[in-house]
Amino acid sequence: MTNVFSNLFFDAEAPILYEIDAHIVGSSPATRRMKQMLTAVSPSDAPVMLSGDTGSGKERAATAIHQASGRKGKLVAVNCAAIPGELLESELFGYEKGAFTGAEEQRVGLIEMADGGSLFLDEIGDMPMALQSKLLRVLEAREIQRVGGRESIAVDFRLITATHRRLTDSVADGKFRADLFYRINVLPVPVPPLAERLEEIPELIDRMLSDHTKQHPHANLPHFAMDAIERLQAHNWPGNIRELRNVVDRAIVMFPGRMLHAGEVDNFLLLIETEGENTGKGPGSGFAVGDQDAVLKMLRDKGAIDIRLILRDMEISMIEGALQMCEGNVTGAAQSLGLQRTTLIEKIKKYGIQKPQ
Ligand SMILES: Nc1ncnc2c1ncn2[C@@H]1O[C@H](COP(=O)(O)OP(=O)(O)OP(=O)(O)O)[C@@H](O)[C@H]1O
Repeated sequence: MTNVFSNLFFDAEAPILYEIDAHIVGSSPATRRMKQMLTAVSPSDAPVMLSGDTGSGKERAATAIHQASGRKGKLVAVNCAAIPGELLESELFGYEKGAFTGAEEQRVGLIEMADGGSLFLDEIGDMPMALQSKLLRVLEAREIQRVGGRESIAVDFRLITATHRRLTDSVADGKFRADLFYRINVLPVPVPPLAERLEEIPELIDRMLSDHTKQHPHANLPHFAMDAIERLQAHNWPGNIRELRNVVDRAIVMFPGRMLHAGEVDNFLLLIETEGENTGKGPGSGFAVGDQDAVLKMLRDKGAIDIRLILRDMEISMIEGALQMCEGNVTGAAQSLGLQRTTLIEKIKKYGIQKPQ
Protein backbone atom coordinates (compact mmCIF):
# COMPACT_ATOMS: atom_id res chain seq x y z
CA MET A 1 0.00 0.00 0.00
CA THR A 2 2.10 2.88 -1.27
CA ASN A 3 1.50 6.09 -3.18
CA VAL A 4 3.69 8.68 -4.86
CA PHE A 5 4.00 10.58 -1.59
CA SER A 6 5.10 7.47 0.31
CA ASN A 7 7.67 6.68 -2.39
CA LEU A 8 9.53 9.80 -1.26
CA PHE A 9 10.30 7.92 1.95
CA PHE A 10 12.80 5.38 0.74
CA ASP A 11 15.60 6.16 3.17
CA ALA A 12 15.83 3.31 5.67
CA GLU A 13 18.00 5.52 7.91
CA ALA A 14 15.61 8.49 8.04
CA PRO A 15 14.96 9.47 11.68
CA ILE A 16 11.73 8.76 13.55
CA LEU A 17 10.36 11.11 16.22
CA TYR A 18 10.22 9.71 19.77
CA GLU A 19 6.45 10.29 20.12
CA ILE A 20 5.79 8.39 16.90
CA ASP A 21 7.99 5.47 17.95
CA ALA A 22 6.41 5.39 21.39
CA HIS A 23 2.88 5.07 20.00
CA ILE A 24 3.42 2.82 17.06
CA VAL A 25 4.86 -0.60 17.65
CA GLY A 26 6.73 -2.36 14.89
CA SER A 27 10.00 -2.30 13.00
CA SER A 28 9.12 -4.00 9.70
CA PRO A 29 10.02 -2.04 6.54
CA ALA A 30 6.30 -1.21 5.99
CA THR A 31 5.91 0.22 9.50
CA ARG A 32 9.27 2.03 9.43
CA ARG A 33 8.22 3.76 6.25
CA MET A 34 4.90 4.77 7.81
CA LYS A 35 6.67 6.06 10.94
CA GLN A 36 9.05 8.13 8.80
CA MET A 37 6.06 9.61 6.97
CA LEU A 38 4.31 10.37 10.27
CA THR A 39 7.52 12.00 11.53
CA ALA A 40 7.69 14.16 8.41
CA VAL A 41 4.05 15.29 8.49
CA SER A 42 3.70 15.88 12.25
CA PRO A 43 5.27 19.37 12.54
CA SER A 44 3.30 20.74 9.57
CA ASP A 45 -0.16 22.33 9.84
CA ALA A 46 -1.31 20.81 6.54
CA PRO A 47 -4.15 18.24 6.55
CA VAL A 48 -3.16 14.57 6.79
CA MET A 49 -5.25 11.76 5.34
CA LEU A 50 -4.68 8.28 6.79
CA SER A 51 -5.92 5.42 4.64
CA GLY A 52 -6.00 1.80 5.62
CA ASP A 53 -8.19 -1.18 6.39
CA THR A 54 -10.34 -1.41 9.46
CA GLY A 55 -8.37 -2.02 12.66
CA SER A 56 -4.99 -1.30 11.05
CA GLY A 57 -4.17 1.50 13.49
CA LYS A 58 -5.33 4.74 11.82
CA GLU A 59 -6.65 6.26 15.06
CA ARG A 60 -3.41 5.35 16.80
CA ALA A 61 -1.47 7.03 13.99
CA ALA A 62 -3.64 10.16 14.41
CA THR A 63 -2.85 10.20 18.14
CA ALA A 64 0.86 9.86 17.38
CA ILE A 65 0.74 12.78 14.91
CA HIS A 66 -1.05 14.97 17.44
CA GLN A 67 1.41 14.11 20.22
CA ALA A 68 4.39 14.73 17.96
CA SER A 69 2.96 17.97 16.55
CA GLY A 70 3.53 19.88 19.78
CA ARG A 71 0.08 21.46 19.47
CA LYS A 72 -1.08 22.50 22.93
CA GLY A 73 -4.83 21.86 22.52
CA LYS A 74 -6.71 18.58 22.59
CA LEU A 75 -7.04 15.84 20.01
CA VAL A 76 -10.78 15.63 19.31
CA ALA A 77 -11.78 12.40 17.54
CA VAL A 78 -15.09 12.06 15.70
CA ASN A 79 -16.26 8.91 13.92
CA CYS A 80 -18.37 10.24 11.05
CA ALA A 81 -19.81 6.76 10.39
CA ALA A 82 -21.01 6.30 13.98
CA ILE A 83 -23.05 9.50 14.29
CA PRO A 84 -26.29 9.80 12.26
CA GLY A 85 -26.04 12.48 9.54
CA GLU A 86 -28.61 14.80 11.11
CA LEU A 87 -26.81 14.78 14.47
CA LEU A 88 -23.31 15.09 13.04
CA GLU A 89 -23.77 18.73 12.08
CA SER A 90 -24.78 19.86 15.57
CA GLU A 91 -22.06 17.67 17.13
CA LEU A 92 -19.39 19.24 14.94
CA PHE A 93 -20.59 22.82 14.88
CA GLY A 94 -22.41 23.09 18.21
CA TYR A 95 -25.65 25.05 18.51
CA GLU A 96 -27.25 28.07 20.10
CA LYS A 97 -30.06 27.83 22.62
CA GLY A 98 -33.38 27.43 20.76
CA ALA A 99 -31.73 26.51 17.42
CA PHE A 100 -34.08 23.52 17.16
CA THR A 101 -36.54 21.62 19.33
CA GLY A 102 -34.60 20.20 22.25
CA ALA A 103 -31.74 22.74 22.04
CA GLU A 104 -32.39 23.97 25.56
CA GLU A 105 -28.90 25.28 26.11
CA GLN A 106 -26.04 26.55 24.03
CA ARG A 107 -23.57 23.81 23.15
CA VAL A 108 -19.98 24.11 21.97
CA GLY A 109 -19.24 21.83 19.01
CA LEU A 110 -16.37 19.41 18.52
CA ILE A 111 -14.61 21.65 15.97
CA GLU A 112 -14.48 24.46 18.53
CA MET A 113 -13.20 22.01 21.14
CA ALA A 114 -10.30 21.16 18.83
CA ASP A 115 -9.21 24.83 18.74
CA GLY A 116 -5.46 24.94 19.34
CA GLY A 117 -5.27 21.16 18.88
CA SER A 118 -6.17 18.58 16.25
CA LEU A 119 -9.48 17.39 14.83
CA PHE A 120 -9.52 13.72 13.80
CA LEU A 121 -12.39 12.92 11.44
CA ASP A 122 -12.52 9.13 11.17
CA GLU A 123 -14.42 7.56 8.24
CA ILE A 124 -14.65 10.95 6.52
CA GLY A 125 -16.01 9.13 3.43
CA ASP A 126 -19.28 8.62 5.34
CA MET A 127 -19.87 12.34 5.86
CA PRO A 128 -23.13 13.49 4.19
CA MET A 129 -22.66 15.75 1.13
CA ALA A 130 -24.32 18.80 2.73
CA LEU A 131 -21.93 18.61 5.64
CA GLN A 132 -18.97 18.14 3.31
CA SER A 133 -19.74 21.59 1.86
CA LYS A 134 -19.87 23.09 5.34
CA LEU A 135 -16.57 21.48 6.29
CA LEU A 136 -14.94 22.84 3.15
CA ARG A 137 -16.06 26.35 4.10
CA VAL A 138 -14.60 25.93 7.59
CA LEU A 139 -11.27 24.79 6.16
CA GLU A 140 -11.15 27.76 3.84
CA ALA A 141 -12.40 30.47 6.19
CA ARG A 142 -10.96 29.00 9.41
CA GLU A 143 -14.12 29.99 11.24
CA ILE A 144 -17.42 28.36 12.17
CA GLN A 145 -20.94 29.36 13.01
CA ARG A 146 -22.88 27.31 15.54
CA VAL A 147 -26.21 25.90 14.32
CA GLY A 148 -28.77 28.69 14.79
CA GLY A 149 -26.01 31.21 15.47
CA ARG A 150 -24.88 34.32 13.55
CA GLU A 151 -21.53 34.97 15.11
CA SER A 152 -18.44 33.70 13.26
CA ILE A 153 -16.00 32.05 15.63
CA ALA A 154 -12.34 31.73 14.61
CA VAL A 155 -10.92 28.21 14.94
CA ASP A 156 -7.35 26.99 14.61
CA PHE A 157 -7.08 23.22 14.39
CA ARG A 158 -4.95 20.68 12.58
CA LEU A 159 -7.11 18.39 10.47
CA ILE A 160 -6.39 14.65 10.38
CA THR A 161 -8.82 12.44 8.45
CA ALA A 162 -9.03 8.68 7.99
CA THR A 163 -10.82 6.39 5.62
CA HIS A 164 -10.92 2.70 4.79
CA ARG A 165 -12.47 3.47 1.38
CA ARG A 166 -10.80 4.58 -1.81
CA LEU A 167 -12.06 8.14 -1.69
CA THR A 168 -11.15 8.65 -5.35
CA ASP A 169 -13.87 6.07 -6.14
CA SER A 170 -16.36 7.96 -3.95
CA VAL A 171 -15.45 11.16 -5.83
CA ALA A 172 -15.97 9.38 -9.18
CA ASP A 173 -19.34 8.06 -7.95
CA GLY A 174 -20.43 11.56 -6.92
CA LYS A 175 -20.54 10.60 -3.22
CA PHE A 176 -17.64 12.74 -2.10
CA ARG A 177 -16.93 16.32 -3.14
CA ALA A 178 -13.82 16.55 -5.32
CA ASP A 179 -12.90 20.01 -3.98
CA LEU A 180 -13.02 18.75 -0.37
CA PHE A 181 -11.01 15.67 -1.34
CA TYR A 182 -8.17 17.82 -2.72
CA ARG A 183 -8.35 20.13 0.30
CA ILE A 184 -7.92 17.29 2.83
CA ASN A 185 -5.64 14.96 0.88
CA VAL A 186 -2.56 17.18 1.15
CA LEU A 187 -0.41 14.70 3.09
CA PRO A 188 -1.67 11.15 2.40
CA VAL A 189 -0.27 8.47 4.70
CA PRO A 190 -1.15 4.81 4.03
CA VAL A 191 -1.37 2.60 7.12
CA PRO A 192 -0.27 -0.91 6.11
CA PRO A 193 -2.48 -3.91 6.92
CA LEU A 194 -1.16 -6.41 9.48
CA ALA A 195 -0.78 -8.97 6.66
CA GLU A 196 2.06 -6.79 5.30
CA ARG A 197 3.89 -6.76 8.64
CA LEU A 198 3.46 -10.24 10.04
CA GLU A 199 7.01 -10.22 11.41
CA GLU A 200 5.84 -7.64 13.96
CA ILE A 201 3.37 -9.97 15.65
CA PRO A 202 5.72 -10.89 18.55
CA GLU A 203 6.50 -7.19 19.16
CA LEU A 204 2.81 -6.32 19.06
CA ILE A 205 1.90 -9.10 21.47
CA ASP A 206 4.68 -8.00 23.88
CA ARG A 207 3.37 -4.44 23.82
CA MET A 208 -0.23 -5.53 24.36
CA LEU A 209 0.80 -7.71 27.31
CA SER A 210 2.95 -5.00 28.84
CA ASP A 211 0.11 -2.44 28.42
CA HIS A 212 -2.12 -4.89 30.29
CA THR A 213 0.45 -5.19 33.09
CA LYS A 214 0.54 -1.40 33.45
CA GLN A 215 -3.19 -1.43 34.21
CA HIS A 216 -3.15 -4.68 36.21
CA PRO A 217 0.29 -4.95 37.86
CA HIS A 218 -0.47 -8.36 39.42
CA ALA A 219 -1.86 -9.96 36.27
CA ASN A 220 -0.64 -13.44 35.51
CA LEU A 221 0.12 -13.19 31.82
CA PRO A 222 -0.19 -15.95 29.20
CA HIS A 223 2.80 -16.96 27.07
CA PHE A 224 2.74 -17.62 23.34
CA ALA A 225 4.86 -20.64 22.32
CA MET A 226 6.82 -20.55 19.07
CA ASP A 227 4.27 -22.76 17.27
CA ALA A 228 1.49 -20.39 18.38
CA ILE A 229 3.38 -17.41 16.95
CA GLU A 230 3.97 -19.28 13.70
CA ARG A 231 0.26 -20.00 13.45
CA LEU A 232 -0.54 -16.33 14.06
CA GLN A 233 1.93 -15.36 11.35
CA ALA A 234 0.22 -17.71 8.87
CA HIS A 235 -3.18 -16.01 9.39
CA ASN A 236 -4.42 -13.33 6.96
CA TRP A 237 -5.83 -10.90 9.60
CA PRO A 238 -8.89 -9.32 7.94
CA GLY A 239 -9.49 -7.42 11.20
CA ASN A 240 -5.84 -6.33 11.43
CA ILE A 241 -4.33 -5.25 14.76
CA ARG A 242 -7.78 -5.06 16.38
CA GLU A 243 -8.23 -8.77 15.62
CA LEU A 244 -4.81 -9.56 17.09
CA ARG A 245 -5.74 -7.57 20.20
CA ASN A 246 -8.89 -9.67 20.45
CA VAL A 247 -6.77 -12.87 20.43
CA VAL A 248 -4.41 -11.46 23.08
CA ASP A 249 -7.30 -10.26 25.27
CA ARG A 250 -8.90 -13.71 25.14
CA ALA A 251 -5.58 -15.35 25.95
CA ILE A 252 -5.19 -13.06 28.98
CA VAL A 253 -8.62 -14.09 30.29
CA MET A 254 -8.53 -17.77 29.45
CA PHE A 255 -4.85 -18.75 29.79
CA PRO A 256 -3.50 -16.73 32.73
CA GLY A 257 0.05 -17.86 33.49
CA ARG A 258 -0.18 -20.61 30.88
CA MET A 259 1.49 -21.38 27.59
CA LEU A 260 -0.61 -21.18 24.40
CA HIS A 261 0.19 -23.50 21.53
CA ALA A 262 -0.94 -23.67 17.91
CA GLY A 263 -4.12 -25.61 18.78
CA GLU A 264 -5.43 -22.92 21.12
CA VAL A 265 -4.57 -20.21 18.60
CA ASP A 266 -6.48 -22.13 15.92
CA ASN A 267 -9.54 -22.22 18.14
CA PHE A 268 -9.33 -18.49 18.85
CA LEU A 269 -8.92 -17.61 15.19
CA LEU A 270 -11.74 -19.89 14.06
CA LEU A 271 -14.03 -18.41 16.64
CA ILE A 272 -13.18 -14.85 15.61
CA GLU A 273 -13.67 -15.67 11.92
CA THR A 274 -17.02 -17.29 12.61
CA GLU A 275 -18.10 -14.27 14.63
CA GLY A 276 -17.26 -11.98 11.71
CA GLU A 277 -19.17 -14.14 9.25
CA ASN A 278 -22.21 -14.57 11.45
CA THR A 279 -22.74 -10.96 12.34
CA GLY A 280 -21.50 -9.39 9.13
CA LYS A 281 -19.89 -6.72 11.32
CA GLY A 282 -16.31 -7.87 10.99
CA PRO A 283 -14.18 -9.93 13.32
CA GLY A 284 -14.62 -9.98 17.04
CA SER A 285 -18.07 -8.45 17.24
CA GLY A 286 -20.24 -11.13 18.84
CA PHE A 287 -21.20 -14.78 18.55
CA ALA A 288 -24.44 -15.93 16.94
CA VAL A 289 -25.85 -18.51 19.31
CA GLY A 290 -27.05 -21.77 17.81
CA ASP A 291 -25.94 -21.05 14.24
CA GLN A 292 -25.70 -24.59 12.88
CA ASP A 293 -24.23 -23.52 9.54
CA ALA A 294 -21.34 -21.88 11.34
CA VAL A 295 -20.75 -24.95 13.47
CA LEU A 296 -20.84 -27.21 10.41
CA LYS A 297 -18.40 -24.96 8.60
CA MET A 298 -16.02 -25.03 11.58
CA LEU A 299 -16.26 -28.81 11.72
CA ARG A 300 -15.69 -29.14 8.00
CA ASP A 301 -12.72 -26.74 8.01
CA LYS A 302 -11.09 -28.09 11.16
CA GLY A 303 -12.22 -31.70 11.40
CA ALA A 304 -12.65 -31.20 15.17
CA ILE A 305 -13.36 -28.33 17.51
CA ASP A 306 -12.93 -27.75 21.24
CA ILE A 307 -16.51 -27.28 22.37
CA ARG A 308 -15.57 -26.41 25.97
CA LEU A 309 -13.32 -23.60 24.81
CA ILE A 310 -16.01 -22.27 22.50
CA LEU A 311 -18.75 -22.45 25.11
CA ARG A 312 -16.52 -20.72 27.63
CA ASP A 313 -15.75 -18.01 25.09
CA MET A 314 -19.44 -17.55 24.31
CA GLU A 315 -20.18 -17.27 28.00
CA ILE A 316 -17.50 -14.58 28.38
CA SER A 317 -18.83 -12.67 25.34
CA MET A 318 -22.37 -12.74 26.71
CA ILE A 319 -21.30 -11.58 30.17
CA GLU A 320 -19.20 -8.78 28.66
CA GLY A 321 -22.11 -7.78 26.42
CA ALA A 322 -24.59 -7.71 29.32
CA LEU A 323 -22.19 -5.68 31.48
CA GLN A 324 -21.66 -3.26 28.62
CA MET A 325 -25.42 -2.92 28.10
CA CYS A 326 -25.97 -2.32 31.83
CA GLU A 327 -22.98 0.07 32.06
CA GLY A 328 -21.20 -2.16 34.54
CA ASN A 329 -24.23 -2.73 36.79
CA VAL A 330 -23.91 -6.35 37.96
CA THR A 331 -27.48 -6.68 39.22
CA GLY A 332 -28.89 -5.50 35.88
CA ALA A 333 -26.49 -7.70 33.90
CA ALA A 334 -27.40 -10.76 36.03
CA GLN A 335 -31.11 -10.12 35.40
CA SER A 336 -30.61 -9.77 31.66
CA LEU A 337 -28.65 -13.05 31.58
CA GLY A 338 -31.13 -14.94 33.78
CA LEU A 339 -28.45 -15.57 36.42
CA GLN A 340 -28.29 -15.05 40.17
CA ARG A 341 -26.22 -11.98 41.01
CA THR A 342 -23.80 -14.11 43.07
CA THR A 343 -23.37 -16.58 40.18
CA LEU A 344 -22.51 -13.72 37.83
CA ILE A 345 -20.00 -12.30 40.33
CA GLU A 346 -18.33 -15.72 40.55
CA LYS A 347 -18.10 -15.96 36.78
CA ILE A 348 -16.72 -12.42 36.47
CA LYS A 349 -14.01 -13.38 38.98
CA LYS A 350 -13.31 -16.74 37.40
CA TYR A 351 -12.79 -15.29 33.91
CA GLY A 352 -11.11 -12.08 35.10
CA ILE A 353 -13.70 -9.99 33.18
CA GLN A 354 -13.24 -6.22 33.43
CA LYS A 355 -16.42 -4.28 34.16
CA PRO A 356 -16.93 -1.17 31.97
CA GLN A 357 -16.32 2.05 34.01
N1 LIG B 1 1.05 -0.21 16.31
C1 LIG B 1 0.20 -0.60 17.25
N2 LIG B 1 0.66 -1.11 18.39
C2 LIG B 1 -0.20 -1.58 19.34
N3 LIG B 1 -1.53 -1.55 19.24
C3 LIG B 1 -2.03 -1.03 18.12
C4 LIG B 1 -1.20 -0.52 17.07
N4 LIG B 1 -1.98 -0.10 16.07
C5 LIG B 1 -3.23 -0.33 16.47
N5 LIG B 1 -3.27 -0.88 17.69
C6 LIG B 1 -4.49 -1.28 18.42
O1 LIG B 1 -5.36 -1.92 17.50
C7 LIG B 1 -6.71 -1.49 17.69
C8 LIG B 1 -7.22 -0.84 16.40
O2 LIG B 1 -6.49 0.35 16.15
P1 LIG B 1 -7.19 1.68 15.63
O3 LIG B 1 -8.49 1.94 16.34
O4 LIG B 1 -6.18 2.77 15.65
O5 LIG B 1 -7.51 1.20 14.12
P2 LIG B 1 -8.32 1.97 13.00
O6 LIG B 1 -7.59 1.72 11.73
O7 LIG B 1 -8.53 3.41 13.40
O8 LIG B 1 -9.69 1.19 13.00
P3 LIG B 1 -11.10 1.62 12.29
O9 LIG B 1 -10.85 1.64 10.82
O10 LIG B 1 -12.03 0.51 12.67
O11 LIG B 1 -11.48 2.95 12.86
C9 LIG B 1 -6.68 -0.55 18.88
O12 LIG B 1 -6.95 -1.31 20.03
C10 LIG B 1 -5.24 -0.04 18.90
O13 LIG B 1 -4.84 0.36 20.19
